[in-house]
Amino acid sequence: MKLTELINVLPKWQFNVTSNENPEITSLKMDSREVEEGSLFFCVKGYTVDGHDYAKTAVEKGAVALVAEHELDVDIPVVIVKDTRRVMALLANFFYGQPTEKLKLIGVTGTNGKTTVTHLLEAIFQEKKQKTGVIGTIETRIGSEVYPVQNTTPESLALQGIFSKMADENVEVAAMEVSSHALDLGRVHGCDYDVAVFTNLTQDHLDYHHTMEEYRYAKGLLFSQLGNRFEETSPKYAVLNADDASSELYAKMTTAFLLTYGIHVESDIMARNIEMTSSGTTFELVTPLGNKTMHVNLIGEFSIYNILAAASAAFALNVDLETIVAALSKVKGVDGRFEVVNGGQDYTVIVDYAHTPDSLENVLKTVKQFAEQNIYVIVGCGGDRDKTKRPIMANVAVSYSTEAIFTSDNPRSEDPKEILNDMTTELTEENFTTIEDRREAIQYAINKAQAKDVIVIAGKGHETYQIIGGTVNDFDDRKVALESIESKTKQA
Ligand SMILES: CC(=O)N[C@H]1[C@@H](OP(=O)(O)OP(=O)(O)OC[C@H]2O[C@@H](n3ccc(=O)[nH]c3=O)[C@H](O)[C@@H]2O)O[C@H](CO)[C@@H](O)[C@@H]1O[C@H](C)C(=O)N[C@@H](C)C(=O)N[C@H](CCC(=O)O)C(=O)O
Ligand SMILES: Nc1ncnc2c1ncn2[C@@H]1O[C@H](COP(=O)(O)OP(=O)(O)OP(=O)(O)O)[C@@H](O)[C@H]1O
Ligand SMILES: N[C@H](CCC[C@H](N)C(=O)O)C(=O)O
Ligand SMILES: [Mg+2]
Repeated sequence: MKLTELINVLPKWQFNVTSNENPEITSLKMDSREVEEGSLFFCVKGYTVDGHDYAKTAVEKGAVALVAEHELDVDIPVVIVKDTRRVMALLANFFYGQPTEKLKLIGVTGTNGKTTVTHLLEAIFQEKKQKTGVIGTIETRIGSEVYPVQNTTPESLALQGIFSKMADENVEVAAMEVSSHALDLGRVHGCDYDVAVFTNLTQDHLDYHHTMEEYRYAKGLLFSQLGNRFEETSPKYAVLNADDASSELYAKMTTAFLLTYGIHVESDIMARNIEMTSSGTTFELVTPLGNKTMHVNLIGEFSIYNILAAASAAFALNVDLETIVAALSKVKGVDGRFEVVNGGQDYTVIVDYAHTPDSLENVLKTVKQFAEQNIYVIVGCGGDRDKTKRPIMANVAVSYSTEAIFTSDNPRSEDPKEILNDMTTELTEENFTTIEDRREAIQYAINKAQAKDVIVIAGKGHETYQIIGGTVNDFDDRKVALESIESKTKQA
């Protein structure tokens, strides 16, 4: 594609080009290390470095044009714009042939439950024998092919590349997690969503968004970008959790049709007569088109919200109730979410991805509901992330457990001792132990556990690494737990 063909997608007054040359653009890049002959390189001002400083390197590596926020001393055309990230997302969408218009796209946002809901949606559409795509925290999936991810919601260039691959491979429905960072940084500009789902909003990421108001607003951008409900061929739907107060704002921020779900507040789609055991939940799924009693293998009220969110999004896309119920009834669970580690022991070990105060509380509440003996929770807080959630998470941990074992999550660039200090200094309860080394913390709890006790290892779920300083070490809570269980059994 020629440079002019690409940039003429933008209104004329939104850019200036420093030369009349019109090179052929064969790829779009935002990282100089990935630039190749024929690339258009986007100079992005980051949080760590300024991409404009890599313009010369990009040229040396074969870039034929640049998009930048100011003039640069180079011999190739520079397209000068106000906001490189925003322009990058719009141009990526055009360069890749507007791929999201070729498939049904469901965006899921909210503090907790995004990964779970996208995986439930995948199960529903696979039950319908449709080819699916999933983009999120654990990985990207196109049909049965799996691709690694760096961010929950990739940067626009990567994202539109994935959608283009999905469209080429005839994916009919894609479900993606849309993080508040992605919305704020314009990673999803240009995506044509058919359905936007809101799970819930509780405290997280205040390091980035500073206040809950800003965080709430960022999530709302998904609903305002959803498009118009009067588009007759493909109406748009905002699926909102009626039990979460933030839904009121999102209802105002969209012109799409609203579909609400909930357990407590009267809503379009509801779960009634919920009966939970330690292994599953039975309830009546109430919809405007009829009701159906269903059983799922998931437990905890939070899981029922995730089921309702997925069922509602599928319902909006005209999936019949039988298919929704059949698919959701078969789901065993999602990798690293309330995952039971079974080494034949007589106590229960659960690995869960709870890394926010609300998710930790939900999981521990659910465990407490069924626990017959002691509850041990092993938890830490990520470094270079919201510091204000640390004491709150620690407080939740001691409140719902017999003993909390505070340890390291991914300390990243922070001193693990300081993180533990932030978690524990204000604690008034004394039922906790601090063991910085995560493996030792897990071993400690497993060695202590007696018959019928429950151990919850929270925060890292599916993660197979631990980031300490700049080093990424192999670490998988499930493997470490299993090793400790087996070694305890051998010693007995
Ligand atoms: C705060 C944030 O979102 N940071 C993202 C951002 O990093 P950054 O601003 O530090 O980038 P930078 O290193 O300063 O680089 C600036 C520019 O220079 C370029 N560069 C850099 C070096 C070089 O040699 N050459 C070069 O061209 C970079 O490619 C980039 O274009 O741009 C990077 C490249 O796309 C992202 O990977 C990175 O995500 C980091 C890893 C991150 O941790 N993000 C988190 C906060 C995040 O986005 N989380 C949400 C999910 C959270 C949730 O829901 O719980 C997510 O969607 O993942
Ligand atoms: N609907 C929910 N409400 C509250 N907590 C939940 C909900 N669903 C899941 N959780 C808890 O949050 C954890 C993370 O769930 P999940 O991975 O689905 O969320 P996420 O929104 O994708 O998280 P992330 O922001 O890290 O991508 C789970 O392990 C569980 O502890
Ligand atoms: N998407 C979240 C994941 C946090 C997972 C936790 N294990 C941590 O490292 O803090 C984040 O990047 O904030
Ligand atoms: Mg996720």
